[in-house]
Amino acid sequence: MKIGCVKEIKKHEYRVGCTPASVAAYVNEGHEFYIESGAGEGSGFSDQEYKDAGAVIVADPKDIWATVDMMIKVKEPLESEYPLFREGLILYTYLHLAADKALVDALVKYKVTGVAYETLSDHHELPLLKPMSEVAGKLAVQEGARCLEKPQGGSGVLLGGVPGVKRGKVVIIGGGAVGINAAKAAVGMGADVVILDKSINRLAYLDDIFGNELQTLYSTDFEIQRQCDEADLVIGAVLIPGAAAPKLVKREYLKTMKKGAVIVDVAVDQGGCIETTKATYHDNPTFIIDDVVHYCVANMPGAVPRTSTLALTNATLAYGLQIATKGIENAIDSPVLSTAINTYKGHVTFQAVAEATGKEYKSLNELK
Ligand SMILES: NC(=O)C1=CN([C@@H]2O[C@H](COP(=O)(O)OP(=O)(O)OC[C@H]3O[C@@H](n4cnc5c(N)ncnc54)[C@H](O)[C@@H]3O)[C@@H](O)[C@H]2O)C=CC1
Ligand SMILES: CC(=O)C(=O)O
Ligand SMILES: [Mg+2]
Repeated sequence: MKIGCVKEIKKHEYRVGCTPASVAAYVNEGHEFYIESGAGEGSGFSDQEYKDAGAVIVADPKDIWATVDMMIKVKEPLESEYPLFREGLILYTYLHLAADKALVDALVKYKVTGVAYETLSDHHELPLLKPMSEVAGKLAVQEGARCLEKPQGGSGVLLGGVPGVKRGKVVIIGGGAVGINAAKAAVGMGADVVILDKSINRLAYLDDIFGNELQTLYSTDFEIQRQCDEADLVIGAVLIPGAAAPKLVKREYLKTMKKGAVIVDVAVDQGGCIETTKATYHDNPTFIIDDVVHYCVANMPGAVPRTSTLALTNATLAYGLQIATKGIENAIDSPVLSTAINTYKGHVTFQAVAEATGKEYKSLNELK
């Protein structure tokens, strides 16, 4: 198979879809690999390293889009890339389609096979979302702590406190991969930490892991509002795979929150779980509503690209090799790989995406 990787063009996105080690793995299995010159620079990989691994270095990304059977990326394509789509192209990347109707339309129009990292499900886990959720969970506390600083518009609370002065309170909504990593970072800083989830099994697991260092609470509207009232930092970390995030923090809750409190809505890529969320970028990551600082960057791991690219590609390589080796017709028969296919032959093939975007759903079986 011909496989390609282009430089990410989203603002301040420095990750890359493949490392030299992943290129070498594809080439060793007999595939051809094309990579855009400079694609790995932001993550610390030079063209020479890719060349040594067996890639062909290509100056113009358009030539790669026009040539390859499978394109491997990190973030969703942007509008300027839509005209480069072709019928039958396999696009292996984060897509987050529930929040991006224009991209759904383009993938359907050009009959691109959209293989979304974030919905690939293996043994009840989301192995291609997890590594970036681990990064984003830790970053959520790091960025949230910074937003609490007075010059950033925050209340001026230090999360860990000091002897004789109360610690800050961190409220994490959703105790999955983002939530547990946010909890590790917040507990590590010495904050007072509460985590809410709908899954009682998950709450039990978190309680076993953290013991008395973490307060677990069952997630209800009532409890979320009460916890937000007391919070210095709220972290939105819920997910219903493929679907638009439920709006759990209502606009009116902000009125009774502390002045200068901070909300980091990590779930922004699925539309956000805070009613007042709108996506921001690393160069201007925050805005303030009702004296509450909002941080809503949809590509948080892009800020730490060296760590993130390595963690992401560690996870994507094995499934990417399976797609390349089986071919897409066989991949759709795989119970695991099929969970990632959001669009195929001009149709939306993931139910929650169809529901969120008002599109007709067709099962992969109907399209064989
Ligand atoms: N902004 C960014 O840069 C990044 C965003 N993300 C996003 O973060 C979100 C969370 O991802 P993960 O932690 O990997 O998902 P996950 O599936 O591991 O965890 C989600 C948790 O939310 C819980 N949940 C669902 N409904 C809930 C409710 N009403 N109240 C409380 N908890 C509820 C689930 O039980 C689950 O434990 C996703 O939208 C993901 O795409 C992930 C990485 C980077
Ligand atoms: C998961 C995601 O959206 C990201 O890593 O940017
Ligand atoms: Mg207020």
